Amino acid sequence: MTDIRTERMEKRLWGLSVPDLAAHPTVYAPDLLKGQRLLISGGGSGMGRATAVLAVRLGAEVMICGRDGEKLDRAAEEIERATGARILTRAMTIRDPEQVSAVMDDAFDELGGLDALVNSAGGQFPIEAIDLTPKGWNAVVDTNLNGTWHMMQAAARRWRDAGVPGSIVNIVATIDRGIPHSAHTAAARAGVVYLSKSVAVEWAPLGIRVNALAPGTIETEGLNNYPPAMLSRLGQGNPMRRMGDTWDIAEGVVYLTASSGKFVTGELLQINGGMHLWGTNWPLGVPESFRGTGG
Ligand SMILES: CCCCCCCCC/C=C/C(=O)SCCNC(=O)CCNC(=O)[C@H](O)C(C)(C)COP(=O)(O)OP(=O)(O)OC[C@H]1O[C@@H](n2cnc3c(N)ncnc32)[C@H](O)[C@@H]1OP(=O)(O)O
Ligand SMILES: NC(=O)C1=CN([C@@H]2O[C@H](COP(=O)(O)OP(=O)(O)OC[C@H]3O[C@@H](n4cnc5c(N)ncnc54)[C@H](OP(=O)(O)O)[C@@H]3O)[C@@H](O)[C@H]2O)C=CC1
Repeated sequence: MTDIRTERMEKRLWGLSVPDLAAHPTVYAPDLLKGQRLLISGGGSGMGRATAVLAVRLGAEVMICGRDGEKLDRAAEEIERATGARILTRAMTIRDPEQVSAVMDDAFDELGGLDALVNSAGGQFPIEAIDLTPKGWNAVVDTNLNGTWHMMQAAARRWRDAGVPGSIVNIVATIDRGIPHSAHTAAARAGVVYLSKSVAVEWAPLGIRVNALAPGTIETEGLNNYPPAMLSRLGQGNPMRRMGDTWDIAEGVVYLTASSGKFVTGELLQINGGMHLWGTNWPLGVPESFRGTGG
């Protein structure tokens, strides 16, 4: 690890800043998303914010939502300063269907319609499954499964009622071999993946595409929710033995929402350095029984 990387880690500064994102090279043509309107949950930080920056750079109009209004406004200001584009913000929780309905009405009204919904809001805490309380379990399932579903259905109903097509991308996690020390989120994300596949079929006649994207370990501010002791292991949990960045995810989201994805629905795009094949983060540390086994 380089000294700069170590220093940033010690300061708990993770991932690409908005100016980094605004200057990052992209494989996409500048006007790819011209005229497209996107709502991005969890857009105040991490992968959601990176997607917002890429989308505005490609000509889209964007609204971001999340619980912390100040964080959203800060992201919007930084994005305007770095790209010149103004984006809309809404503070809300995806766990409350009424707040979801309100943000969706605002997005359709203020953006003049919606072309894509990106669900990047979510999270969990590391815990041994045996210690989970009903409240902790419910909080994670309510956020990641129920909250994502409220957003999906609210968008789809409006697209159906208006007789227009739409696209949904749900950011989940790498679940193929389970997520030890995060069983609650593995269960919720697996739910979102199969929910997405189910409605991809039901909603295809409505012109609505639904895909999921599984990030591996990605360098974002979200990592600050984890104990410092585990952070040095991050990046070792996949065969490429490094973390990904938020641009990897933002470009994946755009692939799925733009015309490049027009024949893709019900898919799970894995952007994880091969983590679905090998590797585990063990966020609470490698248990004694598994030490030295290479997992
Ligand atoms: C992809 C995975 C890779 C796992 C491997 C990880 C490698 C790093 C990869 C990074 C992955 C990321 O997702 S990075 C992004 C991470 N970002 C986040 O997680 C931020 C969002 N998360 C959250 O807001 C919270 O974790 C979440 C529980 C979902 C919502 O919290 P709230 O406070 O709103 O929830 P409430 O309904 O009030 O319930 C709180 C209850 O949850 C439980 N609880 C909350 N925090 C707890 C904790 N640290 N330890 C025990 N229990 C806890 C307690 O029972 C709390 O009750 P009381 O005891 O009564 O209070
Ligand atoms: N970084 C990683 O390595 C991985 C991340 N993931 C998942 O990818 C997604 C994006 O994560 P990442 O960008 O890294 O982390 P961040 O913590 O930066 O992003 C998560 C966003 O979700 C928002 N959010 C959380 N709960 C709610 C809620 N109830 N209602 C509305 N917004 C909410 C947060 O904003 P606010 O606090 O303002 O509400 C935050 O902006 C998350 O679901 C995360 O769990 C999955 C695998 C690995």
